[in-house]
Amino acid sequence: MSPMQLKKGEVIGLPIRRLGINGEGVGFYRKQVVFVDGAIPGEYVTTRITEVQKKYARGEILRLKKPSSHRVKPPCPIYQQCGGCQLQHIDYPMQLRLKRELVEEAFSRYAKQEMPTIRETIGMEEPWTYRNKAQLPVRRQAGGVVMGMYTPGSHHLVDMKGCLVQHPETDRILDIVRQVLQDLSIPLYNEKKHRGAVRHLVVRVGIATKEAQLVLISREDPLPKEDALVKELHRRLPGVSSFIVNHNPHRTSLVFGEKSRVLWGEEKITEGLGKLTFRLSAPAFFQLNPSQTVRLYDTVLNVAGLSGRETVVDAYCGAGTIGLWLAGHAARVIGMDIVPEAITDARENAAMNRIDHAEYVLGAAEELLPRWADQGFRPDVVVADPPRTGLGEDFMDALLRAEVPRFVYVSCNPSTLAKDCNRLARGGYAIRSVQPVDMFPQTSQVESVTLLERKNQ
Ligand SMILES: C[S@@+](CC[C@H](N)C(=O)[O-])C[C@H]1O[C@@H](n2cnc3c(N)ncnc32)[C@H](O)[C@@H]1O
Repeated sequence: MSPMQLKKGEVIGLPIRRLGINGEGVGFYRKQVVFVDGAIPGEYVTTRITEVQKKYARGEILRLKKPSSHRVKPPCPIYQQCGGCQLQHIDYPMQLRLKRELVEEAFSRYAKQEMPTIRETIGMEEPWTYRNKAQLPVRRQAGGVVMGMYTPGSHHLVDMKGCLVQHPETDRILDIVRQVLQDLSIPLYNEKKHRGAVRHLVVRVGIATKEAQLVLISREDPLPKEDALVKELHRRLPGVSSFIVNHNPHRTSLVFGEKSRVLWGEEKITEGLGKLTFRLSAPAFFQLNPSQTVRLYDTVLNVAGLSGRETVVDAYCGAGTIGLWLAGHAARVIGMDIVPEAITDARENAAMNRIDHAEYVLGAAEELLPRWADQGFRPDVVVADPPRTGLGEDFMDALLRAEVPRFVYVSCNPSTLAKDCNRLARGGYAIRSVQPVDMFPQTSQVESVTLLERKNQ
C-alpha cells in the first residue's frame, strides 16, 4: 500500500466531480478515485472511507458541507434501503443532464479519437409510474410474505409495498398475490436450502390495453395447492387475463426457467405502441417504459434514413417491435433473437399488424449475421439492440465485412456502446450522432441511439 493511500475509517473533505455509472458521486483524493453513494456532482462532502481497493475507495457522507441546489428529498420511503432507484435525491432536469454526461464520459474514455457530439437526453414529462413490469423475488421472512429488491450486495429482501416508478396496477396485483400466498400458506422458495416452491413473481401490464399477466416462477411444477391457489387468484384478480406458471428448478440467479404453462386464461397479453399492437409471451422481452419506447423507436426511425427501398436487419429483435416500427418505411425487415418465444411473438406481431415483408429467424445475432455476410447478404441498414454486454466481436466483424452502409446501435450500457463504437470506427465507420433517451427515470440507467455510417459512403 502506498503511504499516500486512503485508509478505512479516515475522514476527508471531498469535492464531487461527476456521477458514476451506478449513480454514486465520484471524487478524487490524492489522485485516488472515491465513490460516495448519494453525493451529487458539484457538492463538497465530508466523507468517511468505508472500503479501500487497489484502484478506488468508497466513502459514506458524514456531512454535506456544500449541498447541491439540485438536491431534493427522495419521495420514496424505502429509497435508502431498496437500491432500485439511485437518483431520487436529484431533481429531474439535473438527472437528464447527468445521464448525458455519463454517455459523454464513456465516449471520452473508450472512443476519444472519435468523440461525437452527445445530444441532450430525451426525458419524460411525468417521470414516475412508468414501469409496465415488476419482477420480484418472494420469500418468507419473519413469518410473513416479503417481496421486493435485495439490499445492494446482500440477499436480504427489502419489503416493497408500493413502488413510485411502477405502474399502480402492478402494485395492486402484487399486493393481492401477497395476501393469497399468505392466506393459503403456499411454500415459498428458500434459497439457502433450495427448497419451497414460488421464487419470483412477474407482473406485466398492457398500459394501452389494460390487460395484465401474472407469472409465478416456481421450483416445483405443479404448484403446491395449485387448484386452490389458481381459484383464489382468479377470484381476487378478475382483471388479470393471463396466469402462468414458469418452472425453474435450478440453483440459478436466472429468473425464468425453460418451461411455462398456462394456469388460467390467455398465454399472452396484448400491448399497443403507437398504431401497432403486440402480443407478448411471458419470457419475451418488451421495453419497460412504453411512452419513452415510442420516443426511442422514433429516434431510431429518424436516424435510419429509410426511403422505402431498404432491407433492414433488426438484430436482437425481441418481440419484433423495432423492426415493425420501421417496416412501413422499408422494403424488407429481417429480425433475429435467441429466445424462441420472442421469435414466435415477432412472427405473430407482424401478421397481426398486416406487415408481410418482415421475417424472423431464431438464433444468435453473432452467428447469423456473419453466416449471412459470408453468403453475400448486404443489408442497407442494421439496427441492433443488444443486452448490456454489447455486440460480439463476430457481429462487428460481419458488419464490417458486409460493408453495411448504416448501423443504428440502441444501447443500454454507455461503456460497451463506446467500446464497440471505437472498434467500428477503427474498421471504417463514422459516429454521426448519439442521442440519450431516459427509459428509466430516477435510476442511473441510460439508453442511447447511436448512428454510425461507412466513412466512404
Ligand atoms: C434489450 S432487448 C431488445 C429487444 C427489442 N429490440 C425491443 O426493443 O424490445 C435484447 C434482446 O436480445 C436478445 N438476445 C440476447 N442475446 C442475444 C444474442 N446473442 N443473439 C440474438 N438475440 C439475443 C434477448 O432475448 C432480447 O430480446
